[in-house]
Amino acid sequence: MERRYMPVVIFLAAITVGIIIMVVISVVQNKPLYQKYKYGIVLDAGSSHTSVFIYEWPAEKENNTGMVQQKHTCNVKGKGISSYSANPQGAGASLQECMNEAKQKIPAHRHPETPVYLGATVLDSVALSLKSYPFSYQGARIISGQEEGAFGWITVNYLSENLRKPTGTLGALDLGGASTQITFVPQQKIESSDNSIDFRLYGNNYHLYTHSFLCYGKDQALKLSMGKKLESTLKTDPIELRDPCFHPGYKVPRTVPDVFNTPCTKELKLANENFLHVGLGNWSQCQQSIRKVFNTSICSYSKCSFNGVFQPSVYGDFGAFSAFFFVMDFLNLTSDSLATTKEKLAAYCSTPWEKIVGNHPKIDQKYLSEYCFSATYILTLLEDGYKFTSNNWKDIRFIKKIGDSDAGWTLGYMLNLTNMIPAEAPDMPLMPYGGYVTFMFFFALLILVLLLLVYLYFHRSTRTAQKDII
Ligand SMILES: Nc1ncnc2c1ncn2[C@@H]1O[C@H](COP(=O)(O)OP(=O)(O)O)[C@@H](O)[C@H]1O
Ligand SMILES: [Ca+2]
Repeated sequence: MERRYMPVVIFLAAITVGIIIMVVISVVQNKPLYQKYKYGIVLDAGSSHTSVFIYEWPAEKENNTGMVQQKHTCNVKGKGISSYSANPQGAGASLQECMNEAKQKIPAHRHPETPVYLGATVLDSVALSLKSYPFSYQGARIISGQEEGAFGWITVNYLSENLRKPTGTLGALDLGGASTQITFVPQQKIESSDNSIDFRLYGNNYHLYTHSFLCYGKDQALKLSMGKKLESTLKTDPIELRDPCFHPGYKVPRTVPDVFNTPCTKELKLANENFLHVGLGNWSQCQQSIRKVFNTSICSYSKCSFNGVFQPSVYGDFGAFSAFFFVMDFLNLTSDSLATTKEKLAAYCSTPWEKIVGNHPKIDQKYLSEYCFSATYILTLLEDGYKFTSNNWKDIRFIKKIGDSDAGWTLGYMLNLTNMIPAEAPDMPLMPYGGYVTFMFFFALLILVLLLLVYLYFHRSTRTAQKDII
């Protein structure tokens, strides 16, 4: 090749090298920092259990939706710290095993900056105990039923990454032992201010309906229902409480205080305190008896759920979690139509108790004996209480987790307290890192091809010129 073209070639080579260096630097420069993680701990002191949830998230992405995930959960042995009111010291000690697990799961250098939140019922001794761990204890709060409902809604929508969109959110249905919550974005106007809560998240406004029914968790509802039966039968039949919500052949001695030892039922004084709880296994009579704990005759609004509480028509898809899931999943009723659910439940409830025990030898008989009641209660709460119908029954998804994280109020609670859900949408990078690398690679390749074409053009025109001369 002509010496006179050498400068061009050197120039092209220099540009090529320059471009490659530029691409490599910009790719390396924008590589996300290695995944530094941050952690948070939330204790859910429920009415029947206490759970410790450990959450983790990539440090530099904490403001993006969907990034916080549940890393570990630990159920405190026994009935949970709410049951230690008589022995507060025991409550703190009962957390030891789970809190030590948390120390193992979270890298030691992160301990001092890891917040610990305690939600729901609280005992001072628990606060003392939590302060003794190397984490950053952020205090305990009794969260209101409204907050419990709203944080459950935030959790399921954060995990489903719905909070980036102004519409298409999931309603939240939480069933505990003591209380139950319903939270969703309604189509109609919210007529009572107590039931309205507003959020501005990622630049979207959400106007939520929420209500928490204390005493309508499944354990308290059982006491309400048995209390009503006792009032009407024990005066005439002081020995036996014949209960259609329990299996035929089920026969357990109980005492009247067993049923009335709760603020949810008014005291009932009977001469005879002992009675036999006898199962009949009649599903339709069971449903009739459960309907009696819902008062649907009073309503001073355009529409109500029950007990005079305003509720707009349910709308959209719902995630039903906690005991909604435990019960319906155990009975394999999570994906049936309403009609089929009722048929299956009628058959299950009429199954003799010894057959039920034989089929589930490992299940705690306290839980096992109550599934017929609990499932019938769930059906009555959703259909007669919240007014779900056979048409929108399929819109209810019974869920335990979304991804690796449990559906429940604790994640929403932590996200709120750590301000990890910004009111305005954080700036998103033009493209994800992977797309950026691909773009830079093809950009460099294009430049190289262009340079090659220029070189070949010069080379060819040189050859043509030489031929003309010859
Ligand atoms: N594996 C299970 N099977 C059946 N019921 C369960 C299971 N685990 C928990 N539950 C029940 O689910 C409910 C959980 O409620 P919890 O969150 O402790 O109460 P609350 O939310 O009212 O404080 C309780 O009624 C408990 O008995
Ligand atoms: Ca709960």
